[in-house]
Amino acid sequence: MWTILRDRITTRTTTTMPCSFLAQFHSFPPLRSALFEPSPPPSPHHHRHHRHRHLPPPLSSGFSGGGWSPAIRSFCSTSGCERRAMAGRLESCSSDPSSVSYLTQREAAEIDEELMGPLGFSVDQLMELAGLSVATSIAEVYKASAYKRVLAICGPGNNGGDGLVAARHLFHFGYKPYICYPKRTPKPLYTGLVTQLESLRVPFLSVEDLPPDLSTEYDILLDAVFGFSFHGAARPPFDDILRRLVGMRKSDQTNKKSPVIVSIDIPSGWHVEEGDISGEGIKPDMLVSLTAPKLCAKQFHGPHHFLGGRFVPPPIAEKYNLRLPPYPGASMCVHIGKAPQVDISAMRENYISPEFHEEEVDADPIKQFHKWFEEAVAAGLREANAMALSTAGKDGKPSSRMVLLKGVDEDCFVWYTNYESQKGRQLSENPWASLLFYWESLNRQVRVEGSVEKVSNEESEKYFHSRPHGSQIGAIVSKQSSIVPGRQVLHQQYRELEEKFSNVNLIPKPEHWGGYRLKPELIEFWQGQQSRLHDRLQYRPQEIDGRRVWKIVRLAP
Ligand SMILES: NC(=O)C1=CN([C@@H]2O[C@H](COP(=O)(O)OP(=O)(O)OC[C@H]3O[C@@H](n4cnc5c(N)ncnc54)[C@H](OP(=O)(O)O)[C@@H]3O)[C@@H](O)[C@H]2O)[C@@H](O)CC1
Ligand SMILES: Cc1cc2nc3c(=O)[nH]c(=O)nc-3n(C[C@H](O)[C@H](O)[C@H](O)COP(=O)(O)O)c2cc1C
Ligand SMILES: Cc1ncc(COP(=O)(O)O)c(C=O)c1O
Ligand SMILES: [K+]
Repeated sequence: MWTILRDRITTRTTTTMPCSFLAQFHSFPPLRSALFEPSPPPSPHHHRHHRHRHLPPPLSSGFSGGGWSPAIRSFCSTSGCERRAMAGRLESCSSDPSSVSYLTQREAAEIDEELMGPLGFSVDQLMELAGLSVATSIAEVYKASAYKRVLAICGPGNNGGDGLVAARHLFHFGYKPYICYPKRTPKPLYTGLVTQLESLRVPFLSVEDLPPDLSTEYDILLDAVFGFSFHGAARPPFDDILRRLVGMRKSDQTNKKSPVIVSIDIPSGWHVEEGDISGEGIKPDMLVSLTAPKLCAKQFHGPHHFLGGRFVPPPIAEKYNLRLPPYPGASMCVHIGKAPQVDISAMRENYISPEFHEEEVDADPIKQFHKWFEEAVAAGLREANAMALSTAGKDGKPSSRMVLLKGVDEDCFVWYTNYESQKGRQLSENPWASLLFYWESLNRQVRVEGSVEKVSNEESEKYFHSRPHGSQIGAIVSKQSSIVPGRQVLHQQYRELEEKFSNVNLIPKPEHWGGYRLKPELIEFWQGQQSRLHDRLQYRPQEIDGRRVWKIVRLAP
């Protein structure tokens, strides 16, 4: 079960998700992963609390200070009154629990001090995590294959340090970083970061070395010039660098491909709270806020706002009443803010693959299938055995759904399902089907078409009992494709059966559950190529001297 976070990522000024959110959501994987999180298993009274399910507890809910060291306890012992006073200053402390917190400059600095004081962090640690968050945010949106060359422009403070760390991680992620670090800080932390980058042979460029036109030499400009301690107007040499970044965005309109700008924590030159006061500041494509967004981030309207710095301990979240979205899985970053506008018509990939020739394929398509399947598994594809199954009943109207391939035996493709489902009914009326595999990262597709029959009951029994206990009960509970009045009905039946079978060795397989076997009459192997000139090798069986042999033809893409 999943909980939609949509309600959570709103600002105090109630910036709710746009109506087109769902449409955009479907076409934007990083957002998709960021917006869903598993919710706890259902409780018997779950439905009564459904309103609250969508309201996240503060990160620190339940925090009491118990179990922490005296230093932390004293840090946390701030009175309720003081906390309320702090909360009053905080933009984050909205009565709307579905808001994300924004910090003032002072709060950002205070949190920094507290992390590195009573909470026991060192600046090196926080900088490492901050830089890693920035690098992973970049890698989520701008793939190294298309955005290889990164110029990190690093300022004199910790924001610059974050940039140095991010550049190192980006190097290891397969990017080609360059550094411009004109005002170096002579502290061991920074000299160490420089040495680390030098050991990777990452080039350091002076301001004078920078090419006149940044837009032709780099794919990503990493703005690590100023963070939350910026004040006043930018002084040399950063004033000129920032002007160049602004100018570069303006020349955008001349149709030149320009690099993307990624700002760490604050778009440099922007007022930390007021944002781009003059309207003449840089316009980053991506902002990676650290710890919590600063007030200026409310004015960020670029497509990608990420939050990084997954190190906020409960005492800080509690004290500052921070309301932050949860990070998905083990990720170092989470996409926040509104979904980027996506032009669906412009979405396309150019497939680049080795050529796929008649001479190299196996004469037997089943052997060829095994070869590609093993390569898909070796490439780390998740559920390489997931396939679209298309069927049509006697009305001739096709329908498709995913099922899992469970074996290829005697030249047939096998899957399991409910014989009384929609597909089961259709197959009983019309025993023909097609299967489709798409192995995206390999640019490969396999089509299989043929006649279908049920596998033997013994075979189905054997497979049924190899499945996890829960799936066996699930198969009994689910009258697949029939209408259910609500989820609770399924859970109720599941619990009853769980109880019933608690001391039973073998859960009986329902009569109507079992396998199908498709005997191919056509198998086609497709490999994507540039300019849509794909390879398509199609196998069809032929009778030669009473023998079934496969004939291979190449089809136009
Ligand atoms: N938990 C956290 O909070 C974490 C925070 N982290 C990171 O730390 C960042 C804050 O770092 P920070 O405090 O070192 O400040 P930052 O803005 O990088 O630089 C200040 C330098 O800029 C200078 N300067 C200022 N104004 C200027 C001007 N107009 N023109 C020219 N120079 C100017 C100023 O010089 P000064 O004015 O003092 O002479 C000083 O040398 C934060 O945004 C985040 O990225 C993470 O690493 C870890 C977790
Ligand atoms: C990746 C994936 C694998 C699935 N595998 C199976 C499967 O092996 N058997 C099955 O009955 N349903 C499977 N399903 C669910 C089906 O897609 C479908 O919802 C269900 O079988 C009902 O289809 P029908 O109403 O057309 O019969 C899978 C769904 C997905 C997304
Ligand atoms: C309804 C249903 N049945 C069967 C399966 C196949 O599962 P298993 O691998 O446990 O056989 C799936 C997989 O998603 C499914 O959703
Ligand atoms: K910055």
